[in-house]
Amino acid sequence: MQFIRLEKEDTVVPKNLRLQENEKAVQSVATILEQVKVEGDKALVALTKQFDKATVSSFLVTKEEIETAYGTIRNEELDAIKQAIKNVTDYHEEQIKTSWMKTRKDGSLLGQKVTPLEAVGLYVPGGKAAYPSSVIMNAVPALVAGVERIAIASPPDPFGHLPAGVLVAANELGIQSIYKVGGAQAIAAFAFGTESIAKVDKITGPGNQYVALAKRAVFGEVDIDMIAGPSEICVLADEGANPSYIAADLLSQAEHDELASAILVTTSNSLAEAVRDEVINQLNELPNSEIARQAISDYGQVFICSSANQAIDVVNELACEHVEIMTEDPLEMVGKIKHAGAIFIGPYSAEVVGDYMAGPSHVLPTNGTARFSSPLSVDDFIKKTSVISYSKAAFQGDAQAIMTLARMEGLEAHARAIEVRLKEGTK
Ligand SMILES: NC(=O)c1ccc[n+]([C@@H]2O[C@H](COP(=O)([O-])OP(=O)(O)OC[C@H]3O[C@@H](n4cnc5c(N)ncnc54)[C@H](O)[C@@H]3O)[C@@H](O)[C@H]2O)c1
Ligand SMILES: N[C@H](CO)Cc1c[nH]c[nH+]1
Ligand SMILES: [Zn+2]
Repeated sequence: MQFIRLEKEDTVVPKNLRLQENEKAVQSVATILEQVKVEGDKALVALTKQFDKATVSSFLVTKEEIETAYGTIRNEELDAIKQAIKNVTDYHEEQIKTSWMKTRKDGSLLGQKVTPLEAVGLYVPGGKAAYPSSVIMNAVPALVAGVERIAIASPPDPFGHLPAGVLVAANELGIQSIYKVGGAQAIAAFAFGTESIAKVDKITGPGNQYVALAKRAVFGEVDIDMIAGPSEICVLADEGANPSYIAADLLSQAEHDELASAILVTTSNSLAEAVRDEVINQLNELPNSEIARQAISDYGQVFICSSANQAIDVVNELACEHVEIMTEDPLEMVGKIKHAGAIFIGPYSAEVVGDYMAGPSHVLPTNGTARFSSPLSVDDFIKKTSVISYSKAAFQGDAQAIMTLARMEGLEAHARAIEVRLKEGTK
């Protein structure tokens, strides 16, 4: 872990993963996208062989595969999936937006029509771990919004299978179009369409740098939710915080990816040292710790600040996906955090609670994009259309001002579209 001591006057230049700096990955993604655009399924077969070491000729998951998944999953796993679906659904139902119409005094009607998107592609990651929870966190907001056609793509294991938990979670949610394809090639298939995977209107969901870069590259061809790349956690803590909780939470995100970042921001030297020691101890006790070890070594950082205000500035500058607050009065800090995907308050709001169970989607902005992006929500799966219905009285009331504005813009045909109706009215 890198220790960074900030003096009173220091301004922060955080070392954080910036996707645009990884030119090699950007190039590789561009090549993959083009290959799928030109060759369709043939490219998907080749790229799945190359990156997932799997021979897959038919990408759609079959009913038999779903049945097999139910045969292998344990009862407590199925129960946990159901419990998460319930909590996440309850939370997202609060976000439902409805169409509205208002009548003005002059008799005109103005409103907004809310329509669910027609077709969405949900990316569920799967290279280094299985992500049944990402099925839930992607699909529930789409279902609550009322999306008609929902498809899932996720990378297969070398035997050409998806994890049982992913298939069961999807089936519990009633999603039938599940494709065994991952990475940038899955994003390309959703964006351009292939013989076996239909083009969608929007792609959502988290993934590694290749997935995040591919989504960014196809934006415009389709909509995307956000840049939800390698996980990030930033813990803001004072000397009273529990170092073993903090170390555990840092490692929980570090284990997602070698490119994940795990950051502590504090004013306390003693806490910083205690957390570092705990991270080392816990890493030594953690099975399969290679990824977390690498992430902590490359992107583990401890900022030791000279004041509480500077600590908050650092947290805001980093604009991390997850911010945990473990200070004496954590609620007081919440208002001061301007940039974060999700904020976790107090010692029992472990970030992992949000990963699986609390209710908000765990699909969150990374790479500093929390400055302008929001968590995945029902809003991502609807669009709004303005509705305008003018009465004759309303039309006559606004006509002169409209013609004036049109002529200010030099747009005579616009002005005449009003004039012709005014003349009609005088006949
Ligand atoms: N921000 C969020 O909301 C959020 C949520 C959950 C997970 N995540 C992140 O999702 C990611 C999951 O990553 P993962 O790797 O386990 O699964 P993944 O499904 O995102 O990526 C696996 C795919 O990456 C592609 N790939 C691997 N190496 C490649 C290479 N050299 N060139 C081109 N493509 C390559 C392969 O096609 C493979 O199928 C992690 O970074 C994790 O932190 C983020
Ligand atoms: N922490 C991840 C978001 O960065 C979500 C997740 C899924 N499973 C476990 N964790
Ligand atoms: Zn996690």
